[in-house]
Amino acid sequence: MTNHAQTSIYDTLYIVGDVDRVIFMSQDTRFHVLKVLIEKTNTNFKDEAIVTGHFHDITEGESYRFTGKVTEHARFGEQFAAESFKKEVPDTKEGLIQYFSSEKFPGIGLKTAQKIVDTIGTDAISIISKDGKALEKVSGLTKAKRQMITETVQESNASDEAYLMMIRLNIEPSKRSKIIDTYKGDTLNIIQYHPYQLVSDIFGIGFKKADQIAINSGISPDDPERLVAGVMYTLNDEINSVGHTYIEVDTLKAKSLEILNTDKVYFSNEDIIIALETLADNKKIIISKDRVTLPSIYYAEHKSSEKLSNIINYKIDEIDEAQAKISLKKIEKSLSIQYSDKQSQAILNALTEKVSIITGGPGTGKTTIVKGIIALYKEMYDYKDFKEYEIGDYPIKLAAPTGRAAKRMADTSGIDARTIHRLIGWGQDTEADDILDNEIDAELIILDEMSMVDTWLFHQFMQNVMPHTRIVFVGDADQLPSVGPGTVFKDLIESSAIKTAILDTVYRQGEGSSIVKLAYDIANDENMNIETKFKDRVFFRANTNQIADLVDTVVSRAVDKGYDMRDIQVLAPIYRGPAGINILNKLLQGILNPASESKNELEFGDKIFRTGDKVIQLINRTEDNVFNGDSGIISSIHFKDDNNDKDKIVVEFDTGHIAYERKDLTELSHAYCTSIHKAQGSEYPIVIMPIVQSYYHMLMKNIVYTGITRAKESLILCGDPNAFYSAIKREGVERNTMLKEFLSKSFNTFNQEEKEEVLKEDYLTNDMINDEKIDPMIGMGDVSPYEFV
Ligand SMILES: Nc1ncnc2c1ncn2[C@@H]1O[C@H](COP(=O)(O)OP(=O)(O)OP(=O)(O)O)[C@@H](O)[C@H]1O
Repeated sequence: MTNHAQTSIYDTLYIVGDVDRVIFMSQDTRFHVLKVLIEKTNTNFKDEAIVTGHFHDITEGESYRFTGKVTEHARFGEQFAAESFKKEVPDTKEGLIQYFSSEKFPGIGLKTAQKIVDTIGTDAISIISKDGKALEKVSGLTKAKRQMITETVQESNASDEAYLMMIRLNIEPSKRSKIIDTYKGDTLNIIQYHPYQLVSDIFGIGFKKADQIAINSGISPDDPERLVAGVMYTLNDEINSVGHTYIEVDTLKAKSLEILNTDKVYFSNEDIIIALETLADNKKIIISKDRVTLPSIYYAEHKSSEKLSNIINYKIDEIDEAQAKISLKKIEKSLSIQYSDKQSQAILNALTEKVSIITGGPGTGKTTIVKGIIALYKEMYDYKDFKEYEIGDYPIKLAAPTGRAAKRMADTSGIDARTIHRLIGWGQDTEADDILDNEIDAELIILDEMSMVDTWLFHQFMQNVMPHTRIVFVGDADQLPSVGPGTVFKDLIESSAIKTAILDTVYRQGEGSSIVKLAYDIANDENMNIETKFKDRVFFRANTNQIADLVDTVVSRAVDKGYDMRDIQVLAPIYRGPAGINILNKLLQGILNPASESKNELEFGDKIFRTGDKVIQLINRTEDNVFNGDSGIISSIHFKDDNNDKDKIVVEFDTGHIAYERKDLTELSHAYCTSIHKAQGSEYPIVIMPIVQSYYHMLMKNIVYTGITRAKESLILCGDPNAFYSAIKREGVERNTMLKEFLSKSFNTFNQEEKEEVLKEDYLTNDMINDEKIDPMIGMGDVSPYEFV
């Protein structure tokens, strides 16, 4: 170790200088190795030094002040290990003028920069960062420019400090930019004093992580903010991870205490009651009898049921049913089909009822019925051909919760179909308020894949339906419930308030599909031997450790036969372990999109994204019309250079191209193998689905049912037949919901007084829904959903 003659050990060592070159940078941890040309230092380094450390934003050619210590590297010799760094702000008149006229301050030229420095002086940066009004003295600066300069200076100061604090508090590098983007100038304050706020604001930070940050920040475990955050986290978790729309007070108490109490702190039931009262007083939760929920959910369930009941009761001209039956006969002839009685009834319901439901498993004729409904409307109301209408003018609107399902609907019906989000007008630059004013101009709306619609989406949809419009909800009630909270489709059926056609005859069987038969047998709890071989399905025995090899063999063979990555989908229910989604994705990437010189690669965490990769969006990105579960292909990867200020991945989805910066990459994952939840609403020619005992927590009937019904041509099951048999006997957790109750009340007993009682909370508004809504990942068993990204 060098003897630093000029400095005592009590002095802080520093180096001020220009970064000549970034020798190394880890994108993930932002660990840098820099060559710095020294201007000033109290170390023994002379003209230059190698400086190492974690820095969030270093630009070659710019000047920084690094503080830290001198270390000896076994191979590279003496280096300066920086513990903190700060951009060296210019303090000469010329330097400052150059700084203010740089592109950091768009619209500020040399003249204005000079005026700023002349007026405020060479301490301009420190003065502006402390005094938000300092620029008012500078003549000729518009309010907007004053604001822009002040914000830029203050943010840049604050984010340097905040970034350092996040390193000290052990906050993962991938979360740091998101946190700074969210809190801007307030970041330091939040992470140091209110870390529990991160739990509700930052995707990927859970209560445990906030606890760690709080411990590092010296916040006591009995801090009231921790208690309240723990209760709120538990409630949110039950709603977003389990899918309940309310939780019983006693259950919430017990579950909150499980995460709050440690060997260092003890909270009692009474403490939880106090927290609940505080939260209710602050209008963060609603307590109704022995139930607790979020105001947004309560409001969404109540309002949607009320609107639905209004629509059902709104009188429109009745259809001539006898005439409709005659027309339907004509349609059968022209389509060369004979609808069964149930199918015909389902079609007629779409005309005779304001709202009706069609539910049935695969191959029961839902698509065929939708075609019949469209044809009958055309016939009865003399609609012209779809092609003769302007876009969006056709009186029948079709929609589904995912882009894929909507595309399938459009392909099979021959008329336009969209995602429900698009139907209700949610797109780029849409504000929440606009959506709720955006009525859907339609005589009939048909929504498919209804089992995927959650409480929030259902509310938003219902608010936009016009009173005269008829609605047909179509789906398969045996599939997994929605990813978001609620069991909307099941509740609508079970409320008995809506005429429902339950289809139970499979027609596709005639074409020799044993996959559909299997789905049916599972839904109806029939006995079966899953190892019986069929032309279109097979079960290979394998233990957990053999799954990867088996998948490798099957996929390689499919590729040899000419199938490509879009045709083959591996589905698994869990992310970790030797037969988990993560490992299978790595393996499949190697087979289906191997590395090559012509493909760019970008490393992010433990993933390598490569040009040509099949990827999946993990949360809703409504503004770009890309939703949780949509998959696409990486069309290009761009690196930070003269033309790009940031690394970027561009993904081609069915709906268009979307660019992801590094900070957005937590939203993206590989999609060679996806969870069964995420595959809902999509179908694939070949589905490969391992089922092994190590999936124990996720071995459930509706998961297996949903997985196998994604296969259109071939289904390859592999694993342990006993794991399969136990899965199809196990029902998923029943979700607590209020919709059914509200619905039956709306229809039968609700009087005005009761309605007012239910909605006595006058702060319940539509805006709240958008404020509170967070993107959920449901049913992931023992693993926290946040750990997947
Ligand atoms: N009444 C019927 N008579 C003869 N064939 C029928 C009848 N109804 C449906 N089919 C045929 O059965 C097959 C499955 O029907 P369809 O695609 O409409 O079912 P689905 O419920 O939409 O299935 P999935 O949900 O799997 O797409 C189709 O080939 C269709 O032509």
